[in-house]
Amino acid sequence: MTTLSVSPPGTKPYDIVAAAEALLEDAKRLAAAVDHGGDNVPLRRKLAQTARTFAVEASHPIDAVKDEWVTASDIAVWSLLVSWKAFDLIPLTSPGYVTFSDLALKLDADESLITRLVTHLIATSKLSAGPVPNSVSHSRLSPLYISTNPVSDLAIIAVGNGFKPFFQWPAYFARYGRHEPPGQTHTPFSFAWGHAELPPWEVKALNPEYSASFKRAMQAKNIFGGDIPITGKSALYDVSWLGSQRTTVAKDGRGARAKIVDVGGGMGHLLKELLENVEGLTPQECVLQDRPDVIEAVERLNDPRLEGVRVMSHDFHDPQVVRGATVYVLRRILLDYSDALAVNVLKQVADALPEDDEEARVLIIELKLFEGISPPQNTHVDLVMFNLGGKLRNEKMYRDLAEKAGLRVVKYHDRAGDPHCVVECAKA
Ligand SMILES: C[S@@+](CC[C@H](N)C(=O)[O-])C[C@H]1O[C@@H](n2cnc3c(N)ncnc32)[C@H](O)[C@@H]1O
Repeated sequence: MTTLSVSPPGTKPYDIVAAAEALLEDAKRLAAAVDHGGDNVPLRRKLAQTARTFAVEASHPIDAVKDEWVTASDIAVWSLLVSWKAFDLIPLTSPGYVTFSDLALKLDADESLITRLVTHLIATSKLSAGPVPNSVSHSRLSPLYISTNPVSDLAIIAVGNGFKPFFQWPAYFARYGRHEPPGQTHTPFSFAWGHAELPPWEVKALNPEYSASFKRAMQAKNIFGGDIPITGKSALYDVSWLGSQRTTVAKDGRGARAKIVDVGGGMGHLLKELLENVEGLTPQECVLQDRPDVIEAVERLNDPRLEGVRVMSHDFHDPQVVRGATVYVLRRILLDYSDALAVNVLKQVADALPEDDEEARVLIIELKLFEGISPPQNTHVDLVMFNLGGKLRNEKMYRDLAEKAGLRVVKYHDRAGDPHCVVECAKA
């Protein structure tokens, strides 16, 4: 085995030749898949991850550290050009390029400035050199930064929720001490955006363009990440059992008792999935709750797939108004909040669970914090959530929250490699 560097005591040395051979093997498999007109996305991801580790291990340490400085300027340039919609100005079809001077003209910017910015992105392969001198074409990646591509909104949010606060961390901690934000205000996000006294969504509301990007990014996330399913084989926890539950009349005598309340349910994606897939579940037994502006948007949209669902404004920090439902769902809610606030949100649904139904559940459906050595993408999301005053959590952290809220964890559902978890809770 050939190792290029001294490994810390107790760790396995990195075998650079074995890694290169594995890389070559995988590269051949990928090339074969592409040659046959196909693709293999998991293999691409594995290959890229191996290559990233390989690049760090093969680098001289100082070069590995310096490479990150290049990433910083790369982000600075593409985020600026996305905000100027500059990627929209590079033709995708004939002639397939734009000269630096034309681009500068269209952007009302100095040609010398545009040359410096674009040249950097060509150097980092984000853009390609055009066919004539001083021109630029799209690369394999850059169409994703065009404003009509939902990935560009995700990129804007990655900067606004992530990098902008990250670079303010020293000032933030100097001001507030070395603590996690305990509440919804005075978060690194609000601090970096100049309104420390406001919660993140109010800061977003003050920045309508960013807010619109955020909404589109959330929709894109659903498309790319796929909604976290709660029915069928791919679900970590299948809620379909609700369909065979007996329909009962609500205590106030008005209509059917709710079988499921989707708390902070957004545009109703989860309930639509349920109503499409769960035989025996009727819209009248489903409740969708969210903030007034979201509920207004749901009502305006008038989606026939939600017809009959009880749709209501409700603040999930306040006592739950729909009492005695069989299931309360909190999907992608708690990650936005500190422990104290998350416990309070949980308490509201815990208190509303029926006393006389052993099967009644609170379901927390979330991205999880991986145990042990996590993929860096996972710890990255956790740090972005830190900026917003929230966090990712692992099993132990959820058990602590549930206990404090008067709930008992019936089962923590997860599986290797799945980024999500479902915490199935009942009244303690
Ligand atoms: C990340 S989205 C998740 C939406 C949905 N649960 C899903 O999984 O698709 C968070 C949702 O919580 C809603 N929300 C935020 N604060 C709220 C509050 N105080 N009361 C009720 N809903 C709230 C937001 O409007 C948004 O729809």
